[in-house]
Amino acid sequence: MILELRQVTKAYPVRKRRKGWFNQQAGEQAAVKQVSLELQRGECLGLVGESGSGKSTLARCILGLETLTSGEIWLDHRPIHTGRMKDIHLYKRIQLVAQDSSSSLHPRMTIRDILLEPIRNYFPERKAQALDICLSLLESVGLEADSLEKYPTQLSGGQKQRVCIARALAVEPEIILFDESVANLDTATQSSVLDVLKKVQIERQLSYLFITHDLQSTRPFCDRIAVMYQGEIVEIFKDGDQSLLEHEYTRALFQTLAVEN
Ligand SMILES: Nc1ncnc2c1ncn2[C@@H]1O[C@H](COP(=O)(O)OP(=O)(O)OP(=O)(O)O)[C@@H](O)[C@H]1O
Repeated sequence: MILELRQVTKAYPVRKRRKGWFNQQAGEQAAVKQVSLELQRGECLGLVGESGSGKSTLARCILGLETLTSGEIWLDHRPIHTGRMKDIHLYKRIQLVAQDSSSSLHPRMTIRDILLEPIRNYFPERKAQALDICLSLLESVGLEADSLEKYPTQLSGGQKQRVCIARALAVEPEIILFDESVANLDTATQSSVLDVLKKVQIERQLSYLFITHDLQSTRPFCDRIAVMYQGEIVEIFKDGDQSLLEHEYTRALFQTLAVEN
C-alpha cells in the first residue's frame, strides 16, 4: 500500500453573524468524518459523491493544504499529516490535477516554460535533456510537438488539461490526485484524456485517486470506487459488484445510471 488514511476528520468552524458584533464561532462542521482509505501501488481508486460531500477537502488534507482535526495520513509507511515533510518533498511524490486547468497555467508562459519549470525544480541535473523530456511528456499525453511554443490561451480546454497532466507527470510522482479533472471536457475529449491517463498509469505504475461526481465516467477507469456521502466513506466496491451494494445512497446512484442508459 502506498497511501493510507486513518480515521481522518476535518472540521471547519461555523460562524454566526451578529449585528454590531464580530462573527462568533457557533461550533464546528465536519466536512470529512473519520475517513479510512487505502490506496495500493498502481491502483486507480475512484472517489465519487455528490457536491459538498467532502471529496476536495479530503484531497487537500492529503496534500497537507489542510490541518487535520484528527486522524493520520501515511505515505509509504511515513506520516505526512504531521507537516514535517517539506512541501517540495511531498509534491515530488503526490501531484494534484485540478478541475480548472486554465486558471493554473500561467497565461504569459509558453507550454515549454510551463513544463520546464518542474523539471528545473525537481531534476536540476537534467538541464541538458530538459527539452527532450518536454517533448516526450507532450507525446505521452497525445499533444503535438508544436504545442511547445504556444501559450495556454492558444489551446483548447482538453489540450490545456493534457498540459496539466504532462506537468504533473514531469515531477515523476508516485501518486496523482485528480479532482474533477475531466469534468469540464466534452465526452469525446474526456474519453481520450482518460485513455491517456490509463496508458501512463500502466507505463509508470502510478497510483491515482480519481475524484468525480460522475460515476458513469469513473466506473470503467477505476479498479475500486469509494463512495463519499456527507463527509463519510459509506462504501467501497469494484465495478460489477453492484448487487452487493449496501448503502442507500450508492444504490440510488446506480439506479440513476440505469434510468439514464
Ligand atoms: N475552507 C472552508 N471553510 C468552511 N467550510 C468549508 C471549507 N472548505 C469546504 N467547506 C465545506 O466542506 C464541505 C465539503 O466541501 P468539499 O468542497 O470538500 O466537497 P466536494 O465533495 O469536493 O464538493 P464538489 O463536488 O462540489 O467540489 C462543504 O459543506 C463545504 O461548504
